[in-house]
Amino acid sequence: MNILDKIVAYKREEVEKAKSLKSIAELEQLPLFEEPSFSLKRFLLDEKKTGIIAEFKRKSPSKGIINDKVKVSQITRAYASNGASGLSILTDEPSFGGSIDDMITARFNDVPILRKEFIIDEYQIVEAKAYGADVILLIAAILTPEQVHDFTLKAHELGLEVILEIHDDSELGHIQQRTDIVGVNNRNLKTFEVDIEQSIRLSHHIPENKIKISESGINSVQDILNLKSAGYNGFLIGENFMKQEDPGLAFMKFTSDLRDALV
Ligand SMILES: O=P(O)(O)OC[C@@H](O)[C@@H](O)c1c[nH]c2ccccc12
Repeated sequence: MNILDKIVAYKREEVEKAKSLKSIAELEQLPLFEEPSFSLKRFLLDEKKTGIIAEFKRKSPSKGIINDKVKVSQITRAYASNGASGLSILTDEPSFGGSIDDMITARFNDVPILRKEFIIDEYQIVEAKAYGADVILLIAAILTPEQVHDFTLKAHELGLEVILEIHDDSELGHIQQRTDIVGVNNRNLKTFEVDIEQSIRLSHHIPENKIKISESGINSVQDILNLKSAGYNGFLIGENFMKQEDPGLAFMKFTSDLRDALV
């Protein structure tokens, strides 16, 4: 079993447990459920923002502990106030050290929040909305095109946007007319191999009318410039900031260098 299979297996158990503790009807009663959403599409296209979706990630299966000393509130505030187009918050606990509480904490920021999770059940989409997300991730590698279709409808019904994550050309068929944003993950979730060229190669095959983001392994301003030339509107970056003692400060320096490079 590869890591993705393992995650999906425990995710099924987690979801069943969550359902038994709180019904969908109860989730729909939570205060954040009624709040309007921020549009990630709009924030990605906003010239005043950086296009960076900055991630809060304590650990990962490929890297182990990245940073377990920092606070979500402090880091997300620094990300948001320095031009992040969005915040990506891991809510998976076993592999990434995240939680739904992290997402609720990040919600005080007025920028779009991506629930970074392995979604395999509609329940998790209702949960995303009820606990403050604006966007969900659907990972093609663990879903059928039919599931992507149904989950996208559900997300839209709740006012959430959808990033469809693909890794290679075998997954292009998962992209649908309703897909808001296509994300190319440069990391193969089964082997952990990272290659930014994956985004460059796939860019020509993604329908022109889609907003495109590149995910994982982005470490430099030059990487962003290359991805922009290939037509990318957004850049999902975690480790490059999180591995620093002060990820907020690292983000600030990075965006200031990016702005200099763009003038
Ligand atoms: O830390 P990085 O290499 O900058 O990557 C961030 C993000 O792309 C990565 O965490 C990610 C992309 N897709 C995922 C799906 C599940 C968990 C994590 C991910």
